[in-house]
Amino acid sequence: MAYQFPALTSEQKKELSEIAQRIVANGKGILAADESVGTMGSRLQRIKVENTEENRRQFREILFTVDDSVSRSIGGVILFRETLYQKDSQGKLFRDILKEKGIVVGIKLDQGGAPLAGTNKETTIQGLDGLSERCAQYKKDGADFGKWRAVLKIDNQCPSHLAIQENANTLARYASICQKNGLVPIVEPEVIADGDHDMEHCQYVTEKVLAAVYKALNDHHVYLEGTLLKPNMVTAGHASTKKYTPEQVAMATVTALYRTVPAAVPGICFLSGGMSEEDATLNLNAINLCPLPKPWKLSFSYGRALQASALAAWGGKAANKKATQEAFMKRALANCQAAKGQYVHTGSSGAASTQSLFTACYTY
Ligand SMILES: O=P(O)(O)OC[C@@]1(O)O[C@H](CO)[C@@H](O)[C@@H]1O
Repeated sequence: MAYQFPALTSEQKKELSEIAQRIVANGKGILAADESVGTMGSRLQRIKVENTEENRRQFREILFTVDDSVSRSIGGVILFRETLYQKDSQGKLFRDILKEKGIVVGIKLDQGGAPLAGTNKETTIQGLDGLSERCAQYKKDGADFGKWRAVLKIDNQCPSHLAIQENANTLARYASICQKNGLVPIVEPEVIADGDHDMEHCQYVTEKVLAAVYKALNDHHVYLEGTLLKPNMVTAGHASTKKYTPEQVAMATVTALYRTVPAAVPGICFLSGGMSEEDATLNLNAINLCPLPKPWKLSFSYGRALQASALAAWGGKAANKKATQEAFMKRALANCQAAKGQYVHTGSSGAASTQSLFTACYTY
């Protein structure tokens, strides 16, 4: 079919692909600091800190004012709306602090799940109404990429054909709206780890989901060079008794990606999905060492697996700033090494880094 109605100009495409490439250059990845107020509440509850706007601000100030060398490991930070407009204690906007470090600012754009009638408690994601206007405003306010998380689960009759198609289509609508407004869309179809299924079943489902997502992105004329994918790694369900090595996880994950994700996509930044910090790093390292063709950058976009040790070190006390920043830097560096297949586990990780961070039915 003739290319009659081009969606983007060549300047728009150039800008989008440059942003996407910058985020994942040289082993860099993404800090997903976009927990909604509710999700941040459960993180703070774990360390017995009250979920107030000021406490959320204080923790994020500590992360974002870390030494400038963090920009060698972190190429982008995803923010929640509240955080995009927050300032440090000197009155400087967080987004300006990040930009001055050379870090690309992103914004969470989805607005949570809604039930899909007639399914086994499956969901779609809301937030398309008014999305173009919000994207335009966020672009003016300094954001250069967006994030939209769709959740699919493995269960009796799940994910259903309807849930796969609906979430793929919604992700594609979101992605095309982002690109029109100059934001690189992070496309996140997460197959959550709830369940006792084995790794092979997760691989089968992940392939089905990703194949549907890339069909929908193509249908919606999304410019793949100006996108990033944020998928789950292929693992067994959290309740499975079967255990797999990082090399096995890596082989299943890269196989699923190789079968479904076009080489035009510049980067794949995994979510951590409740893995411990150390497992998330070891799996990413094995993925980068996997002896299969890997035409994309394979990196990270971790929330829990970049912040758990830092949160534990902070404990809500300003006096712990240094220890908090050290804990965060340690994970950022480890994941940057893993994104290049150069991570060597020293065996000196703190207790928080080996703890499972799994939360059942992780919605927000
Ligand atoms: O799985 P992780 O690495 O902790 O977080 C992945 C993620 O998409 O899920 C969270 C909840 O929406 C977000 O804060 C984050 O961006």
